[in-house]
Amino acid sequence: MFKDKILLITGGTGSFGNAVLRRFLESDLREIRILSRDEKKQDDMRKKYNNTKLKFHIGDVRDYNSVLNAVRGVDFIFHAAALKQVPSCEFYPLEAAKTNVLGTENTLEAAINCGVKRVVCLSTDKAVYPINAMGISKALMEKVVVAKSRLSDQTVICATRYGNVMASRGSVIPLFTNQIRAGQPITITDPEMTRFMMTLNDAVDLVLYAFEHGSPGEIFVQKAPAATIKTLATALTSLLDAPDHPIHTIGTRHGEKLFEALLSREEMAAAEDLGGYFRVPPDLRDLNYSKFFEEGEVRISEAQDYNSHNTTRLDVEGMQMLLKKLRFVQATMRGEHVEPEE
Ligand SMILES: O=c1ccn([C@@H]2O[C@H](COP(=O)(O)OP(=O)(O)O[C@H]3O[C@H](CO)[C@H](O)[C@H](O)[C@H]3O)[C@@H](O)[C@H]2O)c(=O)[nH]1
Repeated sequence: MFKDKILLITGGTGSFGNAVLRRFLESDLREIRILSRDEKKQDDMRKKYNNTKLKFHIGDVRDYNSVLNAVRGVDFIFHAAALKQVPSCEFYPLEAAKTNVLGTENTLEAAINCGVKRVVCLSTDKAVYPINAMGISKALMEKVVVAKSRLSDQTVICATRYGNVMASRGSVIPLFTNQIRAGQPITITDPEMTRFMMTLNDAVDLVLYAFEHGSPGEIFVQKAPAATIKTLATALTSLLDAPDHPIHTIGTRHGEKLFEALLSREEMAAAEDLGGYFRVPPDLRDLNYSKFFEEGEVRISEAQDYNSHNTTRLDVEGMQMLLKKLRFVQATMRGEHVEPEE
């Protein structure tokens, strides 16, 4: 499937892009292109991988021509470029819209115009029943994906949604680990808050699954276990030999949910269960008003959303087993200092 093909990763200087490179630099892909505006990170990656298959493009998905230049000749795109920090999007919602919504429109428009074969767009659980600007912009991005997927027979456009990536940069696992190391109390927002738990490898597997099996406009979601933040803190303190480490409850942060949903009720009613994944088909109705305003659907009334409160719940032992799979946690347990998953 990849032989002699060119893959473009937009925003590929982040943890997802690096994880894809680790897996595919030695594959039979002809070229992997990275499009980002971060000159410094690109330079670091150039030195780190030292591989001629890797080509760097400076550009921004907000600027159509810079995307177009990177997309010419490309076979496949993983569209990972995004503003994804909840607080910064809260303060700059229009910046989130420019990158996450208009940037996706530009990427897909360029992909269609250049005859790219397949595009997978990366979204997040925060796009389901969104309450913060990051989630709202990603929800609109998904609408752009579905609308755009109808416009070309040549280019298959689909999406994935995933939850928190464990031990990613700036996330709670490295934070708690640093607090334990520094002898500071662990700051828990709400002990009963739950989050889906996925590894970076799971996220890459999900994108590759969508890449291989996706039809236009479909959204793929991985069935994932969840845990409360209290369970996470307890599992981590005991793995790091600090079972009595003090824990402070600090309260919920702005724009934060008690639990996340990976599929809405309506999506769950339409989703196909593939074992490890759910596949959500696009809504293929046209603007047929009777269906929107006069006819309802009983199956939707009977469905339940898929969320981090009603999915499989990890206990402390289960959480520890998952944590021990992470390179970051393994190194921390050996007393080594490593950067978060990248
Ligand atoms: O000091 C803290 C910080 C976080 N948490 C809790 O830990 C969980 C995970 O928090 P993270 O900050 O790791 O993850 P978020 O769910 O808030 O969102 C993260 O993942 C998102 C992607 O979906 C965005 O990238 C976002 O900016 C990033 O922080 C949440 O329940 C949060 O309340 C604490 O208990 N104490």
